[in-house]
Amino acid sequence: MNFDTRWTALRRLSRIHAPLCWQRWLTDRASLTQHLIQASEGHFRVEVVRQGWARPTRSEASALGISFRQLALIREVRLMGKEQTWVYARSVIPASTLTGKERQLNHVGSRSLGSVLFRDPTMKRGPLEISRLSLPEDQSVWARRSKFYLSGKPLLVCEVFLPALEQVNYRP
Ligand SMILES: C=C(O[C@@H]1C=C(C(=O)O)C=C[C@H]1O)C(=O)O
Repeated sequence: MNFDTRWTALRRLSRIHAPLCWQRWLTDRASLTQHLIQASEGHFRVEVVRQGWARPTRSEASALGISFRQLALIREVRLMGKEQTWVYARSVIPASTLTGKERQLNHVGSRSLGSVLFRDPTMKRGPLEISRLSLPEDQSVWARRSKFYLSGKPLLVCEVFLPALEQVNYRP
């Protein structure tokens, strides 16, 4: 999945004409994990695709204010509802964020990153950006990203909403 795409600030959502069925998913600022747990009636799990040190994309590095030459902790997961992949998520955590109590972010494992972020009293969330990612066979999907700050230190979370989620009778 190509995450080096053009992102549009949410305030310009009208310019990207996201279909109504996706707008609530794209714009809700509460924990996506909590919504997926409800939508799946508890049949929710996180499948870690990869987690390790790698270079962020130029767009991610720019969003985080770090050099794209600097390694960051990259975590990619599938968020599974009723054994279907509903969301593909990619989080980029700079080494400078993984200090102090934030070192725990490297040990989330198959728990949801959101369960750590939304429990932290220092957590702040930055503005949402929206994009349309191209997939093979002319498919495309809607995605969003935003920065989270724990103890003032940033990480970038990108969430791609996959077609199977559209069939689910639940909206945030
Ligand atoms: C930020 C959240 O955490 C979710 C869980 C993720 C993970 O476990 O890697 C990544 C992105 C999110 O969709 C959330 O629940 O809102």
